[in-house]
Amino acid sequence: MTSYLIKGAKPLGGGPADVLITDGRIAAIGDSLSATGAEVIEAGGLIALPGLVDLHTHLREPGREDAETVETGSRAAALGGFTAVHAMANTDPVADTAGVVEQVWRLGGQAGLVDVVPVGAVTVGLAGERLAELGAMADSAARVRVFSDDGHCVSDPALMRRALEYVKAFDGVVAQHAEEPRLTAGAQMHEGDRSARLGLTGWPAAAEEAIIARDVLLAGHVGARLHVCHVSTAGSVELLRWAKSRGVQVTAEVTPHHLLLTDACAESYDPVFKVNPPLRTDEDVAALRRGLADGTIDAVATDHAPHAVEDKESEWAQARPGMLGLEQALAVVVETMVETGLLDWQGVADRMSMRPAAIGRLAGHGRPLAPGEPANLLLLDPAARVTVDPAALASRSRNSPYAGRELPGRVVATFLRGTPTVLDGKAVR
Ligand SMILES: NC(=O)N[C@@H](CC(=O)O)C(=O)O
Repeated sequence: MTSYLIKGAKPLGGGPADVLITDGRIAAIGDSLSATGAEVIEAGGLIALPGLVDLHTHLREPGREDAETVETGSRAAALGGFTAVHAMANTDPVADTAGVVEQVWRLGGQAGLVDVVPVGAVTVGLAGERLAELGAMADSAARVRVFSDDGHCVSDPALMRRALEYVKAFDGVVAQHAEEPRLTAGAQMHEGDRSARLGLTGWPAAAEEAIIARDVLLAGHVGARLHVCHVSTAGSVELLRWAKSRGVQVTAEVTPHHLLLTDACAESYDPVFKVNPPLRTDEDVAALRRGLADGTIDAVATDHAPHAVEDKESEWAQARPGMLGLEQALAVVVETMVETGLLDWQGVADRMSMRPAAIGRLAGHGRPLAPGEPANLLLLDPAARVTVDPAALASRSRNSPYAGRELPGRVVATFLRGTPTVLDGKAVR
C-alpha cells in the first residue's frame, strides 16, 4: 500500500503539521516528518478534517439507475469529502429485506469510493402497514442500524412504537420522515403567504411538528433511540430542545439546502427548488442555523435526492421533490455556518463527521485525526471559491439548486482508509 505524507496541512486545533499515512492508518502527525518512499502531498493553506459521514443519501440503485447508481453517487460523495454515506431504503425493490440491504452494501464495496451503509425500511414496501424484517437486516452482512421509511412517514403511532421497541434490542435507531400525511395531501411548497399568492397547495409546519411531538413522547416512553430526518421548521427545533432537556434519546439532522435557501425560491416556479420537506421562511432558516450551532440539531445530512430529467424538468406540480446535495454540502455549511461565525472547524467536524457516525453506530468513521486511527480524511481549501456547474457534477442527475452560485471552499483530496478517492479536486476513478 502506498504511503502518503501530507505536508503543512492544518489539522483541527493546531498549527500547520505533517500527516503521515501508512497501511491505511494515520501513522504520525508532527513537524517536518519524513518518510522514504511516501508520496508527498503539498497541503499548505489546506485544512484537514475527518472524512464526512452522511446519514441521508438516496443512491437510487436498485431500480432507478438512470438517476443515480451506487457508483456515481459514491463518486459524488467522495468529491464532497465524504468517506461514508447511509443509503436510503426507498429504492425499487425497497430495502426492506436482508437480501436487498446486502446487495446495496456489496455494490458499495465494489465501487470502493466511500463506505456505503444501507438504511433498512421500517415497514414492508414503505407501506406503513407491517414492520419489515428489522432483526434480519441488523444481523445481515450489512449490519443495518438505521431504519427509515424516508419519503414516507411512519404515521401509525402504534407501528412507530413497535419499531422503536424492536430496534432497541440491537441499539438501532428509527429515522423518521416527520410528515403527517393527512395534513400534506397535494402539498407543493411551504404553507404561508407565498403559497397563497403563488397558488400552490401549502405544506404546513404543523405537519412536521405534530409528528416530532408525538415521536419524542413515544421514544421517551419506550426508552429507544429516535432520529428526526431533515428538520425544517423553527417549531421543530423548539420541540427537539424540549425533548432533549427531558432526557429523550432523540437526535436530528438538517440539510444544507434548509440552511441556505428559503421559500422565496419558489417564486421562480423552477421545480429544481421543489423538495420535501419544502424550503421554509427566513425565520426558520435562522432557527435551524442556531439549532445546529448549539447542538440541538446534531448533524448535517444531505438528503441527496437525484432525479432524472423527465421527473424533474416539468411543471412544478408534476415534478418530483428532491435536490442534489453531496458535492456542495460542505461548501454550503462553510457559507452558512463558518463564514457567519456560528461554527468553527471543530464544530463542522462534529456535525458532519463525529455525530453522524455516532448516530449510525459506525466504526472507523467520525474519529479524530490522531495516530493509530483509520486514515479517513479530507483536505479542504477554505480560500477557494467555486461556481457550481451542474454539467460538471459526478452525479448522474443534474437537479442541483446551486447551479451558477458561487460557494466557498473546495475539497482538494479525500482519503478512504489511506487510499485517495479524490486528488487535486478530481475523483481518482
Ligand atoms: N427529499 C425529497 O424531496 N425527496 C426524497 C424523498 C422524500 O423525502 O420525499 C426522494 O427520494 O426523492
